Amino acid sequence: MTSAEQAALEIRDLGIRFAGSPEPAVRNVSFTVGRGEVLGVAGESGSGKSSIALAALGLLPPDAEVTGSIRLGDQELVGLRGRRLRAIRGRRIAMIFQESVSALHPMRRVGDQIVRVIRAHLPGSRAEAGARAVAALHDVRLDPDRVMGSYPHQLSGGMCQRVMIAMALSCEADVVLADEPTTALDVSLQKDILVLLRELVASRGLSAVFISHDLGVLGDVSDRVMVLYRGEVKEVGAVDAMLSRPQHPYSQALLDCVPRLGGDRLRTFPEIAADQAGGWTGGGCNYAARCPRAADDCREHPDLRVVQESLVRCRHPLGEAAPAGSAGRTEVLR
Ligand SMILES: Nc1ncnc2c1ncn2[C@@H]1O[C@H](COP(=O)(O)OP(=O)(O)OP(=O)(O)O)[C@@H](O)[C@H]1O
Repeated sequence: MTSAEQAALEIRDLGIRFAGSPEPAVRNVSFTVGRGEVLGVAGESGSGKSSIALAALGLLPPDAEVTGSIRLGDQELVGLRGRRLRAIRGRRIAMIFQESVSALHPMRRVGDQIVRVIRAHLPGSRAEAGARAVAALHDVRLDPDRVMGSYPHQLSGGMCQRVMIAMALSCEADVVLADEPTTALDVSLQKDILVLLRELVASRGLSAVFISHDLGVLGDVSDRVMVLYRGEVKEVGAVDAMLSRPQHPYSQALLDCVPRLGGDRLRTFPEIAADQAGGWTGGGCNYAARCPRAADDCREHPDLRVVQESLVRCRHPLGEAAPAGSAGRTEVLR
């Protein structure tokens, strides 16, 4: 059985447009996440990563226009509102945000906060919810005797992030969305948290979407990686192929920004003013203005296609010969 047949989360042709915005934040995004699988979603700031997660949770502003389909098992989430949405959010689909300390209530003991979440979603007594909270803290390798009665400010950032994971998973969700879950932590703690999350996903047969601007971070913990640029999927592939043989020039540029052991980042992402980056005309590749391999035919919008092991939206992927007379960044689409 393929992962698509087992998909717990299935997104088809997702489009998101914020009110008053000239271009969609997300367009035609499709992917599935199978049970026990981690999909990493990479892209620089503004590429639409968080918007996809918020759409799945029904947390976009009400005037944002959402088209396409987000299915959790048999349940369609697009258009779901009110009580039916709340029954799913937190219960079947859980979210771990970046700012764990601020996401916790500063004036309530941690144990009380976990118990409240459990009681909001699951039947049972307060004592049963308490026992479930203790088990959830054990699962994230925290000492419940110490943590249950503590206030968030008495815990370190890494412990707060583990509390958030315990809380998110305490209601036995099928799908977990983690948006830059380690960005606020020291580098040394980041890997521990991600490895823990990865283990919990595998041992519980969950489906997970990990969001990060850092392809290196995702490479350590994902099965597959999807690269987004300005709301559009540029490449999807198995993690090994993405890291060692990226096909889209933008995937390569993201990889070049990954810090290497014992060295600095190879380079930072080239800053290009929005007006230079080529407005979305609906016509050509929206990365062409930044792309070193851009050629005349990039004026036509590329479809996703299979190149070697990955699905790539590019007319001149790195695994194929460079186009004759590439214009380099700015000449195309101007
Ligand atoms: N509530 C909103 N109203 C209007 N525009 C928004 C809103 N939220 C996001 N956007 C716009 O949608 C686009 C995608 O934003 P999004 O936050 O999804 O990107 P991201 O890749 O998650 O970025 P970051 O890594 O900075 O969180 C951006 O152009 C952003 O400005």
